[in-house]
This record gives sequence, structure tokens and C-alpha cells, in this order.
Amino acid sequence: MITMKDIVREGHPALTKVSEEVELPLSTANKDLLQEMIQFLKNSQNEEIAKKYDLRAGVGLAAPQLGINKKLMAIYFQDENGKLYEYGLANPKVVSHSVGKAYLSGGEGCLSVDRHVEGYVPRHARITLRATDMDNNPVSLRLKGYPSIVFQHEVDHLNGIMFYDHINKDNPFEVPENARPIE
Ligand SMILES: CC(C)(C)[C@H](NC(=O)Nc1cc(F)cc(F)c1)C(=O)N(CC(=O)NO)CC1CCCC1
Ligand SMILES: [Zn+2]
Repeated sequence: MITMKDIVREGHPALTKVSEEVELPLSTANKDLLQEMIQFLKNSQNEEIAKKYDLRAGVGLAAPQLGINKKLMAIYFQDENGKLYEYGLANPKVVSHSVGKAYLSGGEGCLSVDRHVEGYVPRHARITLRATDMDNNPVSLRLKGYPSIVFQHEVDHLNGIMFYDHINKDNPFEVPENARPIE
């Protein structure tokens, strides 16, 4: 099972590399990896298991965070309406996005960053994301709000981008042009 010791931390080269697209249809190995990544997120949100294995509660995980530079990412969380987002995705791509921006009013963190980095992380408010899921089906997701932020955070990892790369150096809490806060 994946635990925190398997998650590489900032400074590790895998986090700043552009990852490779994976061959389709997904190999058994890549399917198993996506399944393990989703299981980590589920475990991390289970109080008992998280306590037993000292896991940080995570909503998304990208393969580079395991030192694996493949375009594979896992998402697991429920939005404020209780809608479950459970995805193991290969070769995700943001194919279109809104002009408008959005940011989490509390800023962002990262399972690979063991420090608090303050400031707003401006992202696209709405995106359309295309990928292949674990059953080798093409998926096209139209996302907004918190889900849009989570997916963008993970896709960034596949391109070697960390959340703090988006924070305005001169004024971390500057509200980006036509951006809206997500509470
Ligand atoms: C870095 C961490 C603070 C652990 C962050 N969790 C989070 O934002 N909140 C959270 C977690 C839960 F499990 C349940 C819940 F309701 C809320 C997170 O998982 N990530 C994912 C990550 O590091 N991926 O590489 C960071 C988030 C920042 C914005 C989107 C994802
Ligand atoms: Zn992260």
C-alpha cells in the first residue's frame, strides 16, 4: 500500500519534470498503479487508517509524486453537494478553459510540500478536461469550482508545475484579474 514515505517531497527532480504520456490501452501495471493511487486517497480520508499509517488526508495524487514520471493521476473526494469524484486518469489534457480565473480563498497546499506557502493560486475558473480512464474509456469532464481547482493542481504535477509557481511573488494575496474566490 502507498504511504507517505512513498511520496517524494519538493526538491525531488520528478516534481519538476514533464511526465511522459502512457501507452494506450493501459497496461495492467499502469491500471494497478492508478488503483493503488486511488486507494491511497481513500485510506487517507479514513480516520482509522490515516491515523494508523500517519497519512495526510488527500484529494488528489499524481504519479510524479511517487517518483514516476508518467501522465497518470488519481482523484478522490466529494464536493459540497456530496457528488463523488473518483477517477484514475491517463494522459489528461485541459482542452478548453474559461477566460475567468478562480482561486481557493485559503490558498493551496500539496502532499509533496511539507511547509505552508501562503498566497492565492490563480487558476482557470472552468475547464474541459479530456483523458482516458482506467477502463480505457475516453472521458470529457466539464469542471468548475473546487473540483476544477483539484484537477488543475494534479494536471500541473504532470507538467512539472507546483502550485506556488502560480503565486504572485510581489503580492501573494493580490486578487488576480477577473478572478473569483472559492471558499
Ligand atoms: C495537500 C492537502 C492539504 C493534503 C490537500 N488536501 C486538501 O486540500 N483538503 C482536503 C483533503 C481531504 F482529504 C479532504 C478534504 F475535505 C479536504 C491535497 O490533498 N492536495 C492534493 C495534492 O497535494 N495533490 O498533489 C492539495 C489540494 C490543493 C488544491 C487542490 C488539491
Ligand atoms: Zn500536489
